[in-house]
Amino acid sequence: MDAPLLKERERATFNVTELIHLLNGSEEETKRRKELESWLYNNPVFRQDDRYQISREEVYERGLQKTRELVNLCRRKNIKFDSLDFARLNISTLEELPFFLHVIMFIPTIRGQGTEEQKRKWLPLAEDLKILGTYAQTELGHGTFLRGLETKATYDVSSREFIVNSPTITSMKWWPGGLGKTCNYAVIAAQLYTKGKCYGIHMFIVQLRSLEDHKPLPGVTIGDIGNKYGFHTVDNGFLRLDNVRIPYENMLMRYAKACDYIPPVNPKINYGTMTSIRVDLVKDASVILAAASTIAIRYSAVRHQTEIRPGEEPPVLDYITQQFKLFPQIATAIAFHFAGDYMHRIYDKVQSEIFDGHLSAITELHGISAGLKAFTTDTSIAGVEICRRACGGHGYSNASGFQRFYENWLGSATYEGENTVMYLQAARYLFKCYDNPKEAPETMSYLRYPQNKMEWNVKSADDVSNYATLITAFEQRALSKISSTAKKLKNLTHYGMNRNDAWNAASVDILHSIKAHCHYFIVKNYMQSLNHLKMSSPLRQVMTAVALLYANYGIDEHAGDFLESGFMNGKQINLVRAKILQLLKEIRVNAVAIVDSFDFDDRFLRSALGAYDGNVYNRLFKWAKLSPLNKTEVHSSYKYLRRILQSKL
Ligand SMILES: CCCCCCCC/C=C\CCCCCCCCCCCCCC(=O)SCCNC(=O)CCNC(=O)[C@H](O)C(C)(C)COP(=O)(O)OP(=O)(O)OC[C@H]1O[C@@H](n2cnc3c(N)ncnc32)[C@H](O)[C@@H]1OP(=O)(O)O
Ligand SMILES: Cc1cc2nc3c(=O)[nH]c(=O)nc-3n(C[C@H](O)[C@H](O)[C@H](O)COP(=O)(O)OP(=O)(O)OC[C@H]3O[C@@H](n4cnc5c(N)ncnc54)[C@H](O)[C@@H]3O)c2cc1C
Repeated sequence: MDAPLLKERERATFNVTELIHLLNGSEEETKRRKELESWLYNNPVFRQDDRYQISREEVYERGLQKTRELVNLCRRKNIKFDSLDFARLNISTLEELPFFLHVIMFIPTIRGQGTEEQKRKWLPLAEDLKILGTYAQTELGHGTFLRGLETKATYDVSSREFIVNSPTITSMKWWPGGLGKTCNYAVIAAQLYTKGKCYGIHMFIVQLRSLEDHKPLPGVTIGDIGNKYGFHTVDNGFLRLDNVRIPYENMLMRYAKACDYIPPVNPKINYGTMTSIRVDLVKDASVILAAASTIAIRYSAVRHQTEIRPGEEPPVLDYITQQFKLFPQIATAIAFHFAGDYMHRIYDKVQSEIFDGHLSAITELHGISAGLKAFTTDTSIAGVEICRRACGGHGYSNASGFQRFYENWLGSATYEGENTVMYLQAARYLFKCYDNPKEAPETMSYLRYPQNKMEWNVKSADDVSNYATLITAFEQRALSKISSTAKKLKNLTHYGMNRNDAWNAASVDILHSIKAHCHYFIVKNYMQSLNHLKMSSPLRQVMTAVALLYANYGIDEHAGDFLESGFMNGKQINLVRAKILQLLKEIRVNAVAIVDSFDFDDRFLRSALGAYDGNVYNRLFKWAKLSPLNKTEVHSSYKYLRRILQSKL
């Protein structure tokens, strides 16, 4: 163990194991997670060391090799795809595997939208991996605007079949994960036409490749869309369907029927699978940010640079600016952890309501999941980049471990609903509740009795240590943004603009409003979660400091908003800033111990900068020696160099 990290750990004021169990849910959950991880990490198939030295084709092939190994493991250990154990294993593989859309979207869509008969037919095939499917919704011409999708499924009464067609270049399916080379089936989102009339988007199960030799079936043109920023293991694909016939029974009909069309009670029930992934992404954002801050904090405790006082080269973690960059990332990771827990609870509740036939709650679930998906992925993407830059030059090396997960995570701002679009969706629900406060759910309870308070009850640094006081600040900021935007919308429509144009004209303010609301929700949920959890008093002291930092940092970051509302004044902002400095000092002593409590295995982080032992420089040198350019003392391309050097061009 490198001395600097040992020293850091010795001065921690709380028990790391207690926080590990708290974040995992219990001691048993921690044990189980570690057991699952060890099965993967002790298996050489899941190696990552040459990840950046092999071609795209090899990366894809490795992805399938890992898939086979993972499936094998699940069979041996009797782990089901819809279990928490599988979700943990999936994360621990460190890479998205080519079949992951099958597990997270294809099977859930059949489960959620199939009739009992359809589930009996398709689920055993899909769960036993006799067929492999993906979720093919997005087209080359449209991803966001689902009503604009062009793929058609036309019912042919005489043969009792649907004829599925994507006649134009823009109607090609484009992006679905695993579609290019891996999957032989897909659920296809298509416009349903029956008896000459269009009834909008519905889901159809379509076979794409032969089950014998994996060749595309007649009428199917299919392939990989080419190299991308990340997700190199995944064959995101294109698909063109030319008069492909599928049986009537292949339309997923739990909520709607074709032929004599019966519509679903709520047409958005067809969008349920997307909502479930948006819910998951909130927790994923926490994991990503926790991993990034682990690397950056450990490295910053080992890295010494320049001087604060002459003759003493301190660890860069002693620089207040470094703390100001990194400690809010720790705080945010924990805030999103609790937000993720909340999202899973509300998702399970709404699912059981849907099961009992009550579909009204999906509107609230859509609103909150769309907003938090956007807020947490946006924030965590920015946070990872802050952590990377906080590692200076070495943060730019692949040895840092950042690139591998950052390149994939960047996509989260776009997939499963582009973030601006998701914010605007969440805002539709927010402004509806503002107009009809009685409809406002618990998460928007402040809209039920909107009270524009005159001034913030803060006179000293102690006042900004009070949870209720801080929550009120975020509530008032949100309320102020929402009410002024609502006024703007009203004015625009009053002076003759139609509602849609007014919405577009006010959309920048709308965006600020929904972000302020999401921020309020995260702060409140964080503090309430801490209040409900049992913990020792040393741990509570640390967790409180981190939560207070999250809230005070948020106020400082958006000081303009808080001042603009008139609720806060400049003196109070200065108290907030003073409090932040005090909290940074308080957290400094425990920073390494807190990231240790995120409990990432070195084999998961794969970072020369962030390994538990802090042996940064030896690991960096080992990494450099593995560079393919170092296989020989003189590289074979010297033939060109020699000619340049000898002026024999
Ligand atoms: C070193 C460290 C190492 C660390 C390593 C870490 C490793 C691992 C760690 C963590 C794990 C990370 C792993 C990441 C895993 C990633 C998995 C990701 C998988 C990616 C898969 C991506 C798949 C896809 O992208 S599928 C395609 C998704 N597409 C979309 O989302 C399309 C977006 N568009 C829409 O959803 C809609 O069309 C709309 C929302 C834009 C709506 O449009 P609209 O309003 O114009 O039209 P509508 O008529 O449709 O709407 C009317 C009405 O309905 C409401 N509505 C809309 N949607 C819904 C809904 N879902 N539910 C309920 N209601 C809905 C809408 O708001 C309208 O309401 P009104 O009341 O206002 O009328
Ligand atoms: C890695 C990755 C994996 C994916 N996997 C799948 C998959 O498995 N299956 C699948 O079906 N799809 C998949 N997709 C597609 C993805 O879901 C879409 O790209 C996403 O929904 C965004 O849609 P778009 O590309 O049409 O963006 P666009 O909507 O074209 O966005 C372009 C710009 O227009 C803006 N914009 C669009 N509409 C509005 C509006 N109403 N108001 C204001 N601004 C607006 C956006 O904010 C954005 O700035 C994947 C994408 C990626 C990157």
